[in-house]
Amino acid sequence: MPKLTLQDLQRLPKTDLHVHLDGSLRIPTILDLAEQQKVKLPADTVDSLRPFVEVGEDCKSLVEYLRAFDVTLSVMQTYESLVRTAFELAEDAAKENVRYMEVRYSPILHQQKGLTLHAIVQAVLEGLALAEKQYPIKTGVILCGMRHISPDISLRLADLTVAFKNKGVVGFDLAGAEENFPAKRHKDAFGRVLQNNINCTLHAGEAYGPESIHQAIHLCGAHRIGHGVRLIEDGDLLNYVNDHRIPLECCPSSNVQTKAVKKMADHPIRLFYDLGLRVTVNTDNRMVTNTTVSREFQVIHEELGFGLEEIKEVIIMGFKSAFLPYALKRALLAEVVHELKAFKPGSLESKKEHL
Ligand SMILES: O=c1[nH]cnc2c1ncn2[C@@H]1O[C@H](CO)[C@@H](O)[C@H]1O
Ligand SMILES: [Zn+2]
Repeated sequence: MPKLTLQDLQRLPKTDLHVHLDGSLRIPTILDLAEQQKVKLPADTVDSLRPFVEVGEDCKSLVEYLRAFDVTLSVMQTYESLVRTAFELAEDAAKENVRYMEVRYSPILHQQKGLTLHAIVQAVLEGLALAEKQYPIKTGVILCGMRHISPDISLRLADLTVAFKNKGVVGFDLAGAEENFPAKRHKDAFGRVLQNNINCTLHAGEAYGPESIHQAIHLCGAHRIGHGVRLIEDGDLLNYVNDHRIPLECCPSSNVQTKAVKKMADHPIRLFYDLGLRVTVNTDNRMVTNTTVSREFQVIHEELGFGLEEIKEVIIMGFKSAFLPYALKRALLAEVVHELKAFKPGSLESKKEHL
């Protein structure tokens, strides 16, 4: 199998369908925002702050992984900070040729200084729109209910999703600690979203077994599944997910860090792909996991043996899985398929030499 470089993977057009705004900041921006807002951080230089906001391989669980968000959320309570972090995330993604990105976050976590839920959504949409003007990237927003927060709040967030339908918000999610916090508690929120003809995805099968994926699909109506690694434990449900073409938002490095899988070689994305499931590759949290979409493709290339043609197919499945209206999706897909056909690995430098 010819070896692809990180530069090759950066040049490919890509999606990121599963990326949390509050886990995907630039570390210098956290320091800057903290200084402006007089917020006290656990450390005050990039290097000393890093261990608090990047988890690394020795992280033991999802719950430990989620601690990094206390730091990021402390500086994401103002309108301006939300505009800026959304803009920077889209800018960073665009620079590695992510063409379509769905950014998720939970507005309820950004109200510590009294912002309204509407303003919290507006700010992120404003930041993303600014980036769309400057870069060839298209974006959408997914609002997250949180498993450990009350179902009433999820319902309010579902209403917020409805209010911003066709205005930039494209879906609803359920995030946070999975074990002991079943999705079925939040089924009214999903009912509200579904009855308004809005897409939903749920984090499931990451820190709990396939029962959690079963609930997400059959009780909450999930159109996609976040992670879903533990689908491997239930062949019957796996066949259902495959037959219904329910996309899995795989985030390989994050899954090793939260111990959803023990090591990369064990990641089921290889088996899922071989069985024909619709798999997509995503970052989850660019900063907390210290990754990019290109880097995630490099990992599955080097450690799970995905070759160029397979990577192209996974990229296409990413575009196919987008929460976009069908006509727009078809147009974007046609453009990308054309580019993928013409794509040749090899750095731009070596190409120039051959001219
Ligand atoms: O991999 C994950 N699994 C579950 N929840 C997560 C993950 N990454 C981030 N969050 C949670 O989602 C919230 C909204 O963005 C974050 O604040 C974090 O608590
Ligand atoms: Zn996630």
